[in-house]
Amino acid sequence: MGVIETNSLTKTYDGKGGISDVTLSIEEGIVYGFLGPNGSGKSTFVRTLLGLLVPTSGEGFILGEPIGTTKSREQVGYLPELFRYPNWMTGKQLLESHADLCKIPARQQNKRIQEVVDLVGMTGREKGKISGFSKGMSQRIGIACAILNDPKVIFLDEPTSALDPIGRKDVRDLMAYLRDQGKTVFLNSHLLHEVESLCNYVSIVHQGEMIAQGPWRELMMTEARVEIVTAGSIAAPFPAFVTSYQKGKEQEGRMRWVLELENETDIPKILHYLSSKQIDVFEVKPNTPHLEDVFLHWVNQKKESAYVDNQ
Ligand SMILES: Nc1ncnc2c1ncn2[C@@H]1O[C@H](COP(=O)(O)OP(=O)(O)OP(=O)(O)O)[C@@H](O)[C@H]1O
Repeated sequence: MGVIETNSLTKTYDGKGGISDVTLSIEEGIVYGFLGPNGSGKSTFVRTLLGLLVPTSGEGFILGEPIGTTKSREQVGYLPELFRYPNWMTGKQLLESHADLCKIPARQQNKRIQEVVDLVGMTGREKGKISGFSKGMSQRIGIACAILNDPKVIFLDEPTSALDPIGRKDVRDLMAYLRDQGKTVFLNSHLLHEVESLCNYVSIVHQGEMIAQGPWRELMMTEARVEIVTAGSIAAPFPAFVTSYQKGKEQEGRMRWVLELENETDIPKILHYLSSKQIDVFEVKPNTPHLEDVFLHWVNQKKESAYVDNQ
């Protein structure tokens, strides 16, 4: 059984919104990406898994325990998307109150708090009042609270939304660290590149429906696009597997091309082809598809398969 398992899990609000019919199984020790635009149902799904919302139908398990039970919650950590902490507290006081809630024995609290404060890059600053924290510092202290009880499963809802690029990288490194410690991280995000660098497995959700799930690389292979800079123009046409190409401006004897391929695995074939024509290549840059393109692709796939099923 996976660390997180759901079977047709559904949570709607009086029949509207929310998320419907999600079946998934997540193995231990990975960062699992739950990817979807705003309003697609990501927070609803996480809150249902945590037992903060009662499912409309279906079932779910965390570490083999039915969702909503104390046992299922004992080993999880959670960073909500919109969190507010009391402004009058210091970061350390906030962590102490969480430590009490997690029943961490008093004599172990200082050591554990120091560990998580160091891990989230807040060393020394935890003594300041929350009212003086920037959004990024609040986000970090929120993550510290989520991992304080050393949970096996950690739910992070848009954890980098308030962070600058350096802060985002720190949080990505932290997620990778937790994964390497054998933890399972469930990451809600609407940012393709955030999920891309960390998650081998993802679900894509759209308008309250799971439209695709599987290995990241397979789901992103909606269409491969590659930018190539060659020496001069190319006399012969590209081979047939290049479905379309655009020629850029020639600059200092070099030409930039944008090629569309059916599959990423065609990139080496293009390089073989250019080398066989003795054309020098200066740059090869695979283009990551835009999130909107990926969603559109899978929404259309889903519609097509529904049409085939109905025939
Ligand atoms: N308490 C609620 N009552 C009624 N509808 C709700 C409630 N919470 C969420 N919804 C609706 O359910 C849908 C999914 O919302 P949800 O917040 O789960 O999506 P999300 O993907 O997490 O979006 P975001 O990233 O913007 O938070 C939306 O249409 C939203 O309006």
